[in-house]
Amino acid sequence: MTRTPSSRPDEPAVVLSGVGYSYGRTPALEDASLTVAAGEVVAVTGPSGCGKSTLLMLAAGVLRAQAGRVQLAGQDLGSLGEADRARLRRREVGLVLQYGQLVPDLGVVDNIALPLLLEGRPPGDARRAATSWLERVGLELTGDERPGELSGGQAQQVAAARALVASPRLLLADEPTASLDPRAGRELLDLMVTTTRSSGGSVVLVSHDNTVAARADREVRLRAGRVAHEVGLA
Ligand SMILES: Nc1ncnc2c1ncn2[C@@H]1O[C@H](COP(=O)(O)OP(=O)(O)OP(=O)(O)O)[C@@H](O)[C@H]1O
Repeated sequence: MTRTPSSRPDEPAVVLSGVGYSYGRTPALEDASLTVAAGEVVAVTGPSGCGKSTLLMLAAGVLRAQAGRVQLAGQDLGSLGEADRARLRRREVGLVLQYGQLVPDLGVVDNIALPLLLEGRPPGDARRAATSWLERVGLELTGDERPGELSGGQAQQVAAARALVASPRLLLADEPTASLDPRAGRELLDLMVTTTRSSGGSVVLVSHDNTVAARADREVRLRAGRVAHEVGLA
C-alpha cells in the first residue's frame, strides 16, 4: 500500500463545506456539507435528481464548487488549477462511475493498469497488478477484450478494478452495483469496502439501493440539493 506524503492518516479524506453547484440555471446542490473521516464508509442516498452524483463529482474535483469549499486530502480544491486538481485526484481518488467510463480503444487489462501507468509504474508491473485485479473482481476474461464487448455489469467490475488498483485514499462510487445481479453486486461492494478500508482509505457510495446503504457506517440523505438527514448505521 502506498501513501503520499500529503495525506496524514488521521486527516479527513474529504470535507465539503457549504458547497453549491448549478448546471446553468438548474440548481443541483445548495449549501451542502459533508466530512468523510479517514477509514469511514458513507452512503449518500436520496431521490433521483437530488444532487448525489454532483456531490460525488465535486468531492472528486471533477466539478468545481461554485460556492463553499472542498478539501481533498487536506488540499483546498478551489485554490488548485485544473492540472493540479487532476494530479491530486489521480493520486488520492478511485472513481467508479455509473457506466464504467472506460477508455474504448484500450483492452480491459490496459484500462485497469492506467492509474499505475500514469503514476510512472513500469508497464510490466502495472499489467501484472491489473491482471490480478481482473480476477479479484470476479471476471473471467482474457484481458484483451475492449470495453465495447463487455456487458454493463462487467464494465462496472472493470471500473471497480481500475479504481482499486492504486489503493486510493478515497474511493468514490456512483451506483457501482446497478448493473450487477444481487450476488455479484454484494461481492463487488464487499471487495470495494474491505480493500479500501484495510489500507486506511475511505469510501463514499452513492446509491438508491438499501443493501448498499446498509454496508456503510453512516447514511447521508440528500433532498433537493441539501443534506436532509444523517443516519448512523454502525
Ligand atoms: N450535465 C447536466 N446538465 C444539466 N443539468 C444537470 C446535469 N447533470 C445533472 N443535472 C441536474 O442537476 C440536478 C442534480 O443531478 P444529479 O445527477 O446530481 O442527481 P442524482 O441525485 O445523482 O440523480 P440520479 O439518482 O437520477 O442519478 C438534477 O436536477 C439534474 O437534472
